[in-house]
Order: sequence, then C-alpha cells, then structure tokens
Amino acid sequence: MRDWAVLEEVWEVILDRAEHPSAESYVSSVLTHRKGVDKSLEKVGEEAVEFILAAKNQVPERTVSEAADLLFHFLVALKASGTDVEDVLAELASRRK
Ligand SMILES: N=c1c2ncn([C@@H]3O[C@H](COP(=O)(O)OP(=O)(O)OP(=O)(O)O)[C@@H](O)[C@H]3O)c2ncn1[C@@H]1O[C@H](COP(=O)(O)O)[C@@H](O)[C@H]1O
Repeated sequence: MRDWAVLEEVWEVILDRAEHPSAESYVSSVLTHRKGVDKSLEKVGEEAVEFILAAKNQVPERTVSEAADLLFHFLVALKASGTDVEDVLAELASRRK
C-alpha cells in the first residue's frame, strides 16, 4: 500500500491555513488573495503543462516533481473554489465498477 496519507496531511494543512491565515504561509497568501481562485487555477494550468511536457519528454525526476506540484496546487485550487475533497472522493467512489 502506498502512503496516500501525505495527501490527506497536505489537505488538512490547507484547511488549517484557511482557518488560521499566517503571513509566512504560501497557502494563506493564495486563499486570502482577492483573486485567489484565479491564482490557484492559473497554477494548476501551468503545472499541468509542465507535468505533460516532463512526461512526454520522459524525464522521470522532473515528471515526479511536476506531478507533486500539480497535486499540491490542485488541492489549493479545490479549497479556493469552495470544493470539498470529500465530494470528489465520493464521486470517484461512485464510479467504481
Ligand atoms: N507542497 C507545497 C508546495 N509546493 C510548492 N509550493 C509553493 O508554491 C509556490 C509556487 O511554487 P512552484 O514550484 O509551484 O512554482 P514556481 O515556478 O517555483 O513559482 P512561481 O513563480 O510560479 O510562483 C512557491 O512559493 C512554493 O514554495 C508549496 N507550498 C506549500 N506546500 C505544502 O503546503 C504546506 C503549507 O505551506 P505554507 O502555506 O507555505 O505554510 C507545506 O508544509 C507543504 O506541505
């Protein structure tokens, strides 16, 4: 079993940063920004492209690093857009055959 717990940990940190913003926090800076949703969505697009290029060019280390960036910014974008991860997980689960 892979350690998916880190994804949950990062999600919990994002929720905490939303509730208790701090000046040093990148996540808080995005979530409290007037255009936070736009900023986070822009990062998702940017990181998705970087991930695609790394994977297409078969650069394993960069593919891993860009995949991590994409997952992180995707989670921030979910929070910024008011989407609950639980709903996404439930949707995925409902598609299981
Ligand atoms: N995984 C990350 C993570 N990945 C990237 N980043 C930040 O995201 C910003 C953008 O970095 P990228 O590498 O995505 O892009 P870049 O091209 O280097 O930078 P840009 O010019 O695009 O802004 C940088 O400030 C990075 O430090 C992250 N910031 C936080 N986390 C996680 O979120 C937690 C909370 O972080 P804070 O909110 O900063 O406390 C941390 O403990 C980590 O687990």
